[in-house]
Amino acid sequence: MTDSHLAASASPAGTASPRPTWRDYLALTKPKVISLLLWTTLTAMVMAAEGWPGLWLLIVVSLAGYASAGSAGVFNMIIDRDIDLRMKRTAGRPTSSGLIGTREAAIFGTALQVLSFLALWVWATPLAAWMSLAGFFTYVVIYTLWLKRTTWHNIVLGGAAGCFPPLVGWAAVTGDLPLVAWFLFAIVFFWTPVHFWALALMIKEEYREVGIPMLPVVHGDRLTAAQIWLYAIYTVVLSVMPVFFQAVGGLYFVAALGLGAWLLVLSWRLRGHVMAGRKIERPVTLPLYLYSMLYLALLFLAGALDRVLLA
Ligand code: HEM
Ligand SMILES: CC(C)=CCC/C(C)=C/CC/C(C)=C/COP(=O)(O)OP(=O)(O)O
Repeated sequence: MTDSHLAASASPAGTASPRPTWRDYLALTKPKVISLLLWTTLTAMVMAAEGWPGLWLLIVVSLAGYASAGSAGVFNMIIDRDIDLRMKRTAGRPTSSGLIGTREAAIFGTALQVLSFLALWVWATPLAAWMSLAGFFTYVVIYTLWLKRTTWHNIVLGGAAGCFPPLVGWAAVTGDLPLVAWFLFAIVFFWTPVHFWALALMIKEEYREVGIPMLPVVHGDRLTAAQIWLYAIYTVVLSVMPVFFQAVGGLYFVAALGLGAWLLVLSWRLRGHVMAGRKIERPVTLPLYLYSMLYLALLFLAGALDRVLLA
């Protein structure tokens, strides 16, 4: 579908097209998703610094991190504007409705990415700038352009994009990436399928209609629930590993076990529900989807608190 088609569907014939406001540009950056991405960045900074990383660095990394992930969201919405238009959840996006043209969105996204890269390079560290660019590349090229429309492995492999923000935060503080930073990467990597497939089970019909091969569309609810359970186990096991490398202490250990136990309970409950041959119902999937986000936020908070206390 061309831009003019998209624009035509946004405004009735004969009426002037509405002009986008700053809110529409903000919507292109997926602010709610970024809030959690940034949380993993900022808590990773505290972990790396084993304390307060400094106000200036926090401000730079927050703004640049937002701009980089926001830029990734902009390009995702440009590339996916055809399918987004056909799904209820995403139909109102400014690139799909034609409110913001592809050219304007691309200029906006490019400016955000360039500014973010330069800011991280100059005021944080070059490694942080490269990690941020790697996250952008993984999300836009590997996930959105390549895997999303071609394989159900899209989430596992493309999900690596969301693992870069903690690396950005860590590298911004120390300029290197020790093993513990890679544990944070791995935790988000194995967490992502739990987070996304719980949601995908609820909205799989939309994905089916637009031909996106998400796991529940391709292999059904049973395999999806089994995979969620498996990835929840991986996540919890990985989450406690940093303790054995003495990167974090007792406070984190207790939090990881407690938070992880509930992740396992909700995943097991969902698995049992589906294996019993019952239809997917929101009361079993929604709590897992919502809790997945609380889980990650609190786990990273526990890591930060622990390393400050340990120092
Ligand atoms: C390939 C990886 C991922 C995919 C495909 C994915 C997909 C999604 C989708 C489709 C939604 C629903 C958004 C909406 O309702 O418009 C969502 C929500 C959300 N995701 Fe993810 N996600 C991924 C990774 C992540 C990561 C790494 C984070 C943060 C660390 C994250 C944080 C969030 C948050 C905070 C929401 C709630 C947004 C809201 O309430 O509108 N996601 N995710
Ligand atoms: C460091 C850095 C720049 C990292 C980028 C990380 C990043 C932007 C992760 C985004 C994860 C996400 C929102 C996936 C949903 O895409 P989707 O296309 O499946 O969802 P949609 O249908 O809502 O568009």
